[in-house]
Amino acid sequence: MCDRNPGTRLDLEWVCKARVNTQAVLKRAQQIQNTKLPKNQWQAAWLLKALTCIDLTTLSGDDTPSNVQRLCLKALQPLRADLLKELGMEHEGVTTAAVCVYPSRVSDAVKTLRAANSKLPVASVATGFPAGQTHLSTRLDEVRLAVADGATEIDIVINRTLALTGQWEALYDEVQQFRKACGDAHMKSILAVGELGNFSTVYRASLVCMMAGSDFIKTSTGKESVNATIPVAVVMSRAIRDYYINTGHKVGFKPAGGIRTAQEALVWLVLVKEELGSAWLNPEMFRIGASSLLADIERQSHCGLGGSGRKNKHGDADGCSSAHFNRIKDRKDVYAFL
Ligand SMILES: O=C[C@H](O)COP(=O)(O)O
Repeated sequence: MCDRNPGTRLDLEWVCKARVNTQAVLKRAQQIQNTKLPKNQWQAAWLLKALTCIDLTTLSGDDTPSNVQRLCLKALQPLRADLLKELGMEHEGVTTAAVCVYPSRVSDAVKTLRAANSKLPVASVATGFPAGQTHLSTRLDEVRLAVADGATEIDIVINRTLALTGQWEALYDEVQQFRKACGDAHMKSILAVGELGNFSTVYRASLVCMMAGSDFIKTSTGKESVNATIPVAVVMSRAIRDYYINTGHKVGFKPAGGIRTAQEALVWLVLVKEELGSAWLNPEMFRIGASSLLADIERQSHCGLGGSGRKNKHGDADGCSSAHFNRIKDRKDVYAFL
C-alpha cells in the first residue's frame, strides 16, 4: 500500500457545516451508471484491473481452515492460466489485492500464504464486525490480536451509534485509538452506509474517519440490507477528494457488499476514474471487497476474449484461435494504461 494517511486534528466546523445535495448526487450517480462501458479488446484489460483490486473475502460463520486455504490459493491464482496467457500476463504474478477474513481465521490465511512463499496481504475485519456493538476495550483487543496473528490490513467497523447521534468527537477518538492499535497495519474504516440514514451523515462520517487517520474508507460490511451503491460512492469519493484538497493526504476507497458481477465491477472502475482520477485506479488506493465477484470476472474474461465459456469438440475453450491471439496481443499495453 502507499504512504499512510497520518490524519489531522478534528475540524468540527468543517464536519458540522457539511451538507450534501441529494439531487445532485443522484444525478451524478445516474450519469456514471449511464457511461458506456469498455468493450472488446479493452474489456479484458479493465476486468484484469478490477481483479487485481479485489479483497477476496470470506466472512461466514462456517469458515474453516480449509475454505480459507482454498480462498488464499484462489487469490494467488485468480485467473485460469490459459486466459492469463492470452492476455500476455502469465509472467506478471497477477493476484487479487488481498484476502479478507474474520480475526479467528487470520492465522490460517497467514500460514497458507507463507507456505506458498507469498507476501499477499491478509486483511482482518475487526471491532465487533459487523455491528460494532461491543465494549471499546474488546474492540481494541480484537485489532491487536489480529495484528499479532499476522494481519497487515485491518477493516474496522465504526460505531454507528456515535455517527447517528452526531457524537463526532467520540467517533474521532475511537477511530484514532483503532489506528494506534493497528500499528503498522493499514486501517480501512467501514462506515456501514446502509445504517447511516442520509448522505450528509455518510459525508461527515467519512471526513471524521479520514481526520482520525484511516488509510481507506469502506462502504459496508456486506451484512447490512443496503450495501455498496453508486450514489453513496459519489458522496464518499467527494469526501476523499475534499480531504485530499484540504490536507494533501490521499485516502483509499473500498466499496464492498453485494458486488457480484463483472459488469458492476466495470461501473466501479468508471466511478473511481471519473470521481477520483487515475491515481486512485490501483490496488494501493482502490479495493473491491467481494466474496463472489471473481467467478464472474473469470467467466466474462473468457467471453471477452472471444470464448463462450463452452468447450469445443476437441475439449479446447471456444474462441482461442491463433488469429484471436493476434487481435488481443496489445492488451498488456492496454492494461498498463488503466
Ligand atoms: O468486506 C467484504 C464484504 O463482506 C463482502 O460482501 P459480499 O459477500 O456481499 O461480496
